[in-house]
Amino acid sequence: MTNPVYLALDLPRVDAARAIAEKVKGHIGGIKLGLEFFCAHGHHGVHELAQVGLPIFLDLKLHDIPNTVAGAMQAIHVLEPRIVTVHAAGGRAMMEDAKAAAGENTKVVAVTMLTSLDERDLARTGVSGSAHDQVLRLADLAQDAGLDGIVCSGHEVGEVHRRWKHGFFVVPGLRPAGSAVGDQKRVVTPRAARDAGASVLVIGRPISKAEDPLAAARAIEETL
Ligand SMILES: O=C(O)c1cc(=O)[nH]c(=O)n1[C@@H]1O[C@H](COP(=O)(O)O)[C@@H](O)[C@H]1O
Repeated sequence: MTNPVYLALDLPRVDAARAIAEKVKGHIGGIKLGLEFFCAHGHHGVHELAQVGLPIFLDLKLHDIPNTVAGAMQAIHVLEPRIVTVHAAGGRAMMEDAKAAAGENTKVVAVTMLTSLDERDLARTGVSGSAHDQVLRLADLAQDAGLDGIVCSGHEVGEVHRRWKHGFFVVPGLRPAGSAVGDQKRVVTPRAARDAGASVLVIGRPISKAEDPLAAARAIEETL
């Protein structure tokens, strides 16, 4: 079985990000590069990290009008990302156009409700109801739009998996037992998320900020 862990490298420097990736590469399945890294280093940074030899997940969380998002998807085509994120809140037409513009081997997944939010935060954005209902609603929209899957927390992935049998489910907000939660609010352990049906486990700081990233990656791998 391929390792489901994608290491989130939310770091400002290419050399530091590459050094950590090289160190742990035998114990992860891919590398996730997000907004911080891409805004700082763009295509050049992605090419550098691709040298590590693992699949690249480009987490850009695109959210704009359909024409603009489709253009952005075309612009990153040459990077051949394995996974790309868009926001489900961008709507059905935006997601359809994003998928149509993506490369054949790129999975396009929709972020539903960020794992850094809880129901009080959701209510403040004007959405009433539970996190669970919000995630299921946006998952249905993403499925209707023809996307490959969604991003959600480990609290919802089990239910989404039951409704969308062949979906591709990315789960961040993961914390090994006892590790610092930080800005995440809806967290579970990597093992719980995998057991509930996650296809990809996104893990950042528990590895990247660990005193010994290799030992941290190994310890997580052993729990899976
Ligand atoms: O799309 C994501 O990957 C994502 C969605 C979400 O709801 N929550 C979330 O934390 N993420 C990303 O997952 C990573 C989590 O990092 P850590 O909290 O350091 O493990 C970050 O790179 C976030 O940008």
